[in-house]
Amino acid sequence: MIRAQALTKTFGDKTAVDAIDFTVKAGKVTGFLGPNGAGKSTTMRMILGLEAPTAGSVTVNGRRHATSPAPVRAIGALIEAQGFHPGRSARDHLRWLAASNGLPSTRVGEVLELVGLENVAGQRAGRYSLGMGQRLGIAAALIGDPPVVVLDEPVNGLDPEGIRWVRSLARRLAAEGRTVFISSHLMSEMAMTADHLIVIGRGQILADCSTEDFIARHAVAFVRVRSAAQAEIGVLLERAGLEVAVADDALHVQGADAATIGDLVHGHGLGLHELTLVRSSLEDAFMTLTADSVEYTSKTREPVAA
Ligand SMILES: Nc1ncnc2c1ncn2[C@@H]1O[C@H](COP(=O)(O)OP(=O)(O)OP(=O)(O)O)[C@@H](O)[C@H]1O
Repeated sequence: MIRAQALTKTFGDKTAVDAIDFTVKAGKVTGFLGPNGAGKSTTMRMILGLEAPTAGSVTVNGRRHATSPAPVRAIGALIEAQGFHPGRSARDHLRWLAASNGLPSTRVGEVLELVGLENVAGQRAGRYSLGMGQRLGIAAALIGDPPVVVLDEPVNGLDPEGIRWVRSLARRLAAEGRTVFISSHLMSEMAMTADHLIVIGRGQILADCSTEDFIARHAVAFVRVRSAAQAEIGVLLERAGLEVAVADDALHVQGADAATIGDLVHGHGLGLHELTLVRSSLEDAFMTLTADSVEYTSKTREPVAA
């Protein structure tokens, strides 16, 4: 488990991470989401002991990672792509990593197979595509069979098959009881991968809840109404106290469900061409949440649900 308490990092007068508290639990995939510059990488670097907090603390299974006696066995990390020598083959890179961490060389074959690089393991890593480089980075992260896995933007540069692979790998690692913490700016991808979401904006936690709760709380729903008598229906629905907007040649109505709207329109003898409940995606929810954080920085802290 990863626990941050009042974790803070400033660079000069810039506060990159602003006294955040969160817990990343074992047995789940936790997505770490935020727009560019929100503080995700800085937080992950502090988890890994690559950056010292200005104040507060972050521990991994009860200890600061910098003090861990066997780092690769404690946490597997993918922090930046291409963290290997371009002239070295993937197999040699992993062999070196295993040897320097006192791990059996059998782990090399195991992780190569796990990431699907067995057939190209003898090639120089410098020739790898971005996606292959990401796979090698993930192989390196998993070589110590760590209980905690921290992946910073692991799907960057991956094709759809690669993205699906990372998703199923993350879920499998969590199902094995590991703590899996993944940063991403791809909301829809995280919705399919993560059980839990921590959303950060301007160094502050904006949401910390299950993916399900996040969608329920933040994704807006409205009813799309189309009719030959659109303008008339718009006036009618507004008079009934509903919120009506015109978009995509239709009315977007909030404040009542489709059945209520249908009955109301029918009651006035008007015909309908379409009556559809539309739910916004997680992507929209994220945009709404982080846009608010930009506009009202001091007021947007969400109640934190465990
Ligand atoms: N070494 C540094 N020196 C000065 N400022 C920094 C440093 N590292 C990060 N920052 C600043 O801290 C803030 C948070 O950066 P961070 O890289 O953690 O964000 P992020 O959420 O990972 O964004 P991205 O997705 O763009 O990487 C940014 O404003 C960034 O410019």
